[in-house]
Amino acid sequence: MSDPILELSRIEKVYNRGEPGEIRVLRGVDLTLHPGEAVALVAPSGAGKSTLLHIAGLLDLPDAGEVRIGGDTVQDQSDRRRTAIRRADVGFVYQFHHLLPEFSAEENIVLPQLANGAGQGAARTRARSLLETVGIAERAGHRPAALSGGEQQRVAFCRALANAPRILLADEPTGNLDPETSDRVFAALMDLVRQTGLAALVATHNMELAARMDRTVRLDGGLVVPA
Ligand SMILES: Nc1ncnc2c1ncn2[C@@H]1O[C@H](COP(=O)(O)OP(=O)(O)OP(=O)(O)O)[C@@H](O)[C@H]1O
Repeated sequence: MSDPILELSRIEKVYNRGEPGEIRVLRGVDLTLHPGEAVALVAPSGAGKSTLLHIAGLLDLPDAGEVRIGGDTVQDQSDRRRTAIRRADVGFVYQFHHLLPEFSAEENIVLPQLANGAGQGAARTRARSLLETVGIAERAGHRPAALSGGEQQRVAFCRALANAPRILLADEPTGNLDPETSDRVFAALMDLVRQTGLAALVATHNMELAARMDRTVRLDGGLVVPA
């Protein structure tokens, strides 16, 4: 098997440390993701799934433990370097798409590429190609408000993948879609995982979707365990 792309080792996170309301959310999480692998993360509400995804995606720092991306330890790097690694290597998809309303679908996918140093022409070409992959190329010029929920979420996936990240972190990405649309969006995600070697960690309450991924882990009591 190829080398891991994401390794979380003994990750701990405490909120309100030392206060009466101290919450020990993560108590030594170990989780490894390999290229081309989709892993479902299931967790009861409040178990710390968002906390874990934020730490894995370098949006937040653990209180203890180690985060490695492509073999490099990242939590000791400067803020600026962590931001650069996040932009290049990590894509996020949320339950609600968070697309920029005043920009078209294509522009929403172009902008993160410009922020990552790409030129206009290359960024537009890639945006169109991604939109084609998920079957909505003809909607490229529409603003989010003119798109259906499923189309918006497919644009959100394209945006997350704009900079060809090696890791995709998704938090209930199909949670607000009807079953048929959810199925289509999820199928597009799995195609990308299979075709590009993307590693995906997908938090979901949907056990049917979880069963279609390579494995499922459960976050419970501050630890990640096989489901
Ligand atoms: N910034 C914060 N300060 C204090 N407590 C926090 C903070 N963020 C999260 N928490 C608490 O940590 C626990 C885990 O929160 P988190 O959002 O990671 O859970 P979750 O599993 O994503 O929940 P849900 O599925 O309901 O979104 C919760 O008890 C939450 O109230």
